[in-house]
Amino acid sequence: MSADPLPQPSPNPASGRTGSRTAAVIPAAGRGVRLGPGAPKALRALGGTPMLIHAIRAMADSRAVSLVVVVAPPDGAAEVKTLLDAHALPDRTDFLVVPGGESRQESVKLGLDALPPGYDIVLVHDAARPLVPVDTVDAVVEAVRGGAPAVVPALPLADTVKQVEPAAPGEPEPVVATPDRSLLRAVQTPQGFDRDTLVRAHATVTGSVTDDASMVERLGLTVVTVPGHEEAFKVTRPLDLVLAEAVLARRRLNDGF
Ligand SMILES: Nc1ccn([C@@H]2O[C@H](COP(=O)(O)OP(=O)(O)OP(=O)(O)O)[C@@H](O)[C@H]2O)c(=O)n1
Ligand SMILES: C[C@](O)(CO)[C@H](O)COP(=O)(O)O
Repeated sequence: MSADPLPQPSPNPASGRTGSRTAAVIPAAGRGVRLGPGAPKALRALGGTPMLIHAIRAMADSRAVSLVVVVAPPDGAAEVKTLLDAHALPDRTDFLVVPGGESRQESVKLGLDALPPGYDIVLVHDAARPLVPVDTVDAVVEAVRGGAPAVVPALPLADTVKQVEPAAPGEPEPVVATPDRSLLRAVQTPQGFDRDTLVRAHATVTGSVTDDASMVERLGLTVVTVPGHEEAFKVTRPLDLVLAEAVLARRRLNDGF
């Protein structure tokens, strides 16, 4: 459960960032209000295993990731450490557990603060996206290694989107615009960053945001997309958990166990 000894950097002359080392921060401190009553969302079972363990494995499955920082529910760090000890996780990956904060933004910042030196690429991945495929993780890392300061996996939208004017509760909301759907993307995690850029964003950007990449946008830097994946969806509402169970069952069938 320690970050030492740090793995040695492996020079990659083909990339924009040579010798880069990657850590993943997993914010897992949310309650999961939209999922309904129960344990903190990250600790709820998916296929008999806590969602958080799936998310950790998804990061550790990438050979690029050598450290995972788990941001636990504020009073749940000891429970999360016990959970990590109880589940098989790759030996080549180091793990740290830190307590989280009141908002996702605050939790990510606490995870970043705990990162030891020596990691110049940081992935931020929701515990609530337990089924992201390793190819998506690798694509994000590759784009950051290639020199992008911030990278998000993104998918085109299936629905038409309307902008509305807020209305009193129970009143119909007037539609004020229909943005051009071909220019919109739904973004997922892991989002990947040059570490210094993400640290600067968290230190300087004020106001609440819903993802880390938007903080980098506010610094005036360009965020780029790589293709996201349908199975990287976020478990937010009860139906998402039904879908996640079905996806996992199909994977297990295909893998023969
Ligand atoms: N204070 C918080 C709030 C959220 N998260 C994490 O951020 C990710 C995305 O958040 P979301 O899906 O909104 O989770 P919750 O905040 O738990 O959901 P809800 O808003 O329904 O309570 C989750 O992995 C969640 O654990 C966090 O680490 N700290
Ligand atoms: C970071 C995120 O998953 C990207 O889509 C999303 O913005 C988190 O939003 P939430 O409201 O905290 O679930």
